[in-house]
Amino acid sequence: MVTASHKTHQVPTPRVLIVGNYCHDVLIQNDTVVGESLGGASSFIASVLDGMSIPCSLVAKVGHDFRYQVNHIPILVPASKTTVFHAYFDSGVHENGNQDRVLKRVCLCDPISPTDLPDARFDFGMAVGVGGEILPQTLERMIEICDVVLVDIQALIRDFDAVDGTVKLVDLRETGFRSLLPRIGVLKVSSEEAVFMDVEEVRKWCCVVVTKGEDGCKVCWKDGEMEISPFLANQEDPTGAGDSFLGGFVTGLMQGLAVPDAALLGNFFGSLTVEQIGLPKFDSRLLQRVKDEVQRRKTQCLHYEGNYDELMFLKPEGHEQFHSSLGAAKLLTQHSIQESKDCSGQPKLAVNPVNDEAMQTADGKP
Ligand SMILES: Nc1ncnc2c1ncn2[C@@H]1O[C@H](COP(=O)(O)OP(=O)(O)OP(=O)(O)O)[C@@H](O)[C@H]1O
Ligand SMILES: O[C@H]1[C@H](O)[C@@H](O)[C@H](O)[C@@H](O)[C@H]1O
Repeated sequence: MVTASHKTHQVPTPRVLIVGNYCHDVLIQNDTVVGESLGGASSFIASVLDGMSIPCSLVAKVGHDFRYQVNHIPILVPASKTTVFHAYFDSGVHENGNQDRVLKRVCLCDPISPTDLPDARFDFGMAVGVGGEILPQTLERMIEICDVVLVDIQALIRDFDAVDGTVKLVDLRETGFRSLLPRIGVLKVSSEEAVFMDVEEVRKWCCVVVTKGEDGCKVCWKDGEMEISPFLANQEDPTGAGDSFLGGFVTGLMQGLAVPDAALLGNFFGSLTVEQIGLPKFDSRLLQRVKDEVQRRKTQCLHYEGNYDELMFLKPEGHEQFHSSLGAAKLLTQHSIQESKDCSGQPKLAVNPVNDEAMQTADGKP
């Protein structure tokens, strides 16, 4: 029986919908496995949103062999295996000098169909597939149930070699998603992916955010464009930087920040992610500092007041100060972590190897 007292303990209604399969990531260097981690853009994004206390719903599929414990329970497909990516970091071995890694999809879980999505409304939807699991009709359904949809182009333009699963990119114009672009809010592309689309054409329909690794990002919309400064980082593994960028970006939008400030938060979480191998663990003191800075920024300039249909593009006054405050929060936390680690003799960076103790099937059973 539901009593009145339950109301005070209700979990806040999720306002962000994340759609994309979880996967197992295997990082390989010189034929040696250097790390294994939970992967999939949805896992990186959820980690940022959970850390920043933004309620979200997540739709991901996994197979019977899924081996991580996660906050957001995926849909278990017993007859399937979990999607697996092998990431090769042998620079120079492959003929794609402009890529930071060669990715192979070596196992594939089921696609996500419109009927897998919740029957509810959301402020923001995030179409963030990694293995081709988001279908045009799934994106269309997301557009119907979310006020603003953010899309990672990697969900739309990836093709996989029939023999060894090597990820190849196809031109956005050749996909079944092109006609949906005027109905989405934001398309996130990396500089490598940007050559597989016509940025000048697409920016007339939706906001295009081009992420540029250590150089930060560029936000393009129909009437203008703007460079957003990066944060310094000691890169260990680039995996998931773009995903965490999206997590920080949507956190900023959810908090009512203007697009340039939200993109700064995206750069911030991207920079934290490259400093760790695999799925990052965010320090709780740092997260609290970031929340405080976002609150401060919010009180300086609140733009949306609950209406997310209109994104605000102009760079608000105090943007550079917001950048410095976030950078200072990162430095301060790094110093205090370093001091405590110097005493305990712990290694510098947290690696995310396969966590045997945490291994569970998707329904939580060991
Ligand atoms: N070496 C770095 N130093 C500082 N910030 C970085 C670095 N690499 C990435 N970032 C931040 O993360 C964001 C996303 O990175 P990137 O442009 O590499 O995206 P991506 O290629 O989609 O990433 P991935 O596919 O590896 O998830 C950048 O816009 C930047 O803000
Ligand atoms: O976990 C990673 C991550 O989500 C990357 O953004 C994606 O490019 C890879 O395919 C995936 O294995």
